[in-house]
Amino acid sequence: MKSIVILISGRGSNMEAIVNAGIPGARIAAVISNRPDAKGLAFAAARGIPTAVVDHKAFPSREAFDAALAETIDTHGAELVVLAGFMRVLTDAFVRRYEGRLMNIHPSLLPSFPGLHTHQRAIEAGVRAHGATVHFVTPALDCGPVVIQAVVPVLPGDDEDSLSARVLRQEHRIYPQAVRWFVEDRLTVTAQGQVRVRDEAVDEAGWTIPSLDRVPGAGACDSRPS
Ligand SMILES: Nc1nc2c(c(=O)[nH]1)N[C@@H](CN(C=O)c1ccc(C(=O)N[C@@H](CCC(=O)O)C(=O)O)cc1)CN2
Ligand SMILES: NCC(=O)N[C@@H]1O[C@H](COP(=O)([O-])[O-])[C@@H](O)[C@H]1O
Repeated sequence: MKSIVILISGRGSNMEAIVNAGIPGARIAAVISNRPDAKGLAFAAARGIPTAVVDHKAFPSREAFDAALAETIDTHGAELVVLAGFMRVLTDAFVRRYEGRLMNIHPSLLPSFPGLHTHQRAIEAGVRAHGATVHFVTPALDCGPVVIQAVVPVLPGDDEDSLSARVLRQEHRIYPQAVRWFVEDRLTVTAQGQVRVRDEAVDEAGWTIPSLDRVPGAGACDSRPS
């Protein structure tokens, strides 16, 4: 059994997807938010999952916030820390504390569109393919080793809402899979920063995900050093 702590900032739909996936070998030890009004806290509490708020506005610095966040995480003995719509840039010290067992989901095909407002930027850039990326977190924002991606088309007439909804549906499919691979000790990262999945069921049509239907094959994502 691996203990997982999930960090949220808002609705926490990716946290819900991970909880609802009922991943064998995974125990959701806590859900922690940096915002007291995060809707995901109620979902977790209703399922008996311990929750906590570490409000970033209550701390004089990013470093102080991250230290308090780490202290709270460690009370739950996290073996994996999952960022699920968590909207704070983390300090190097925090990332180094959990590196290799700290994951994030980003709403673009990294390394395209790091940062915020990814869907509007994708539309304005005129790309035809967009999607989501699960990656290990590194101090450098949104460029850690990629675990899995999903690709969606950008359709004529798409706006930020329609495109974000299409991407979010894929997020809810790939994040539980990434967590499942971690829990099953099937992930390794090469010296070049590329993720290898032991016994991965993938072919030209994409991933065969046991608990999910097919995820469209994603283009290779340039692996960038962490
Ligand atoms: N050191 C790292 N920290 C974080 C990473 C990472 O890869 N390395 N991933 C992000 C998640 N993220 C995009 O996926 C992201 C989250 C937040 C921001 C950001 O600019 N946040 C602002 C505040 C925004 C707000 O409160 O609404 C900030 O922190 O000042 C950019 C990217 C998680 N952290
Ligand atoms: N940079 C981080 C980021 O933008 N995360 C994004 O926030 C949305 C809400 O997530 P949620 O429904 O799980 O809270 C999701 O699309 C997630 O990819």
